[in-house]
This record gives sequence, structure tokens and C-alpha cells, in this order.
Amino acid sequence: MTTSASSDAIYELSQRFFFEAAHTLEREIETAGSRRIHGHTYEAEVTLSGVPDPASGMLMDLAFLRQEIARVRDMLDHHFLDEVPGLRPATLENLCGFIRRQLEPGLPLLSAVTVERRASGDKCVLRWRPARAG
Ligand SMILES: Nc1nc2c(c(=O)[nH]1)N=C([C@H](O)[C@H](O)COP(=O)(O)OP(=O)(O)OP(=O)(O)O)CN2
Ligand SMILES: [Zn+2]
Repeated sequence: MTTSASSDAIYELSQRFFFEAAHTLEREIETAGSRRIHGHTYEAEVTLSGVPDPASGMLMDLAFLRQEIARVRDMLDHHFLDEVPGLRPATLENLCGFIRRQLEPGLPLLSAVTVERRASGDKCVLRWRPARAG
């Protein structure tokens, strides 16, 4: 037993946001409805992982995280996702990757992005080992 029982502890800090957006989708089943322009309410969550800074007690100030999220939310909310560069086809999987690419440069502790459509019970989670785990 050592006194550093929490030395391997990793903290996860998350922030959730919503956006409303339209898209079309080419798929092998239920093709007609998916090809028509239709909309969804999306709920996304971004997660940072690491060890809090001892002085601030934070992985990152949530206000800063909100600022970063607002930037990517503006790129998606009330947009036609087929026209968002780098996103097409606008699936949950590609939305997770898109949000990661937008946020990762400013958030080195970013470790997961979740995008879901609660109304239909659909959800995708993208996880990875953060560039700087703390
Ligand atoms: N692996 C994935 N499969 C599907 C995705 C996806 O993002 N990843 N997305 C869709 C469509 O966006 C589709 O609109 C959802 O299809 P479906 O569940 O069939 O219909 P709705 O939830 O839109 O329900 P309605 O009642 O028709 O509105 C499909 N597959
Ligand atoms: Zn859809």
C-alpha cells in the first residue's frame, strides 16, 4: 500500500450541447424518407480526460470549454449538414469525427465525443487516448 493511492486516477469532465439540423442520407433500407431533406434534434457531449491542475483544481474551466463548444455548435445548428464541408455523409459517426476535428486543436485533453438522437434512441460514441492525458 502506498500513499499515492490516487496517482492513477483519471478524471472525466463533460459538457453537453444540442443542435437542430437537416440532412439527407443515402442508405440501403428506408431509402425514400432518408433521401428527402429531413431534420433531427441532436444531443452531443464532449469529454476531457486527465488530472486536474493542483492550483486551479480543474482539468479546464468549464467556461472555456463552453466557448470552444459554441464555435462548433455554430457550424452545425440550423445548418443543412450535407453542405457543411468535411461532414458528408452526415451520419452520427461522421458528426463525432467532425466535432473531434474541430475541437481537438484547442482541447488537448479531449478524449471522447458522443452524438445522439434521443427521439429515435440512436447514439454514437467516439473515444481515443488524448494527446496529453495529464
Ligand atoms: N450507422 C448509422 N445508421 C444510420 C444513421 C447514422 O447516422 N448512422 N442515420 C440514419 C438517418 O439519419 C435516419 O434519418 C434515421 O433513420 P431512421 O431511424 O430510420 O428514421 P428516423 O429516426 O428519422 O425516424 P422517423 O420516425 O422516420 O423520423 C439512418 N441510419
Ligand atoms: Zn436522418
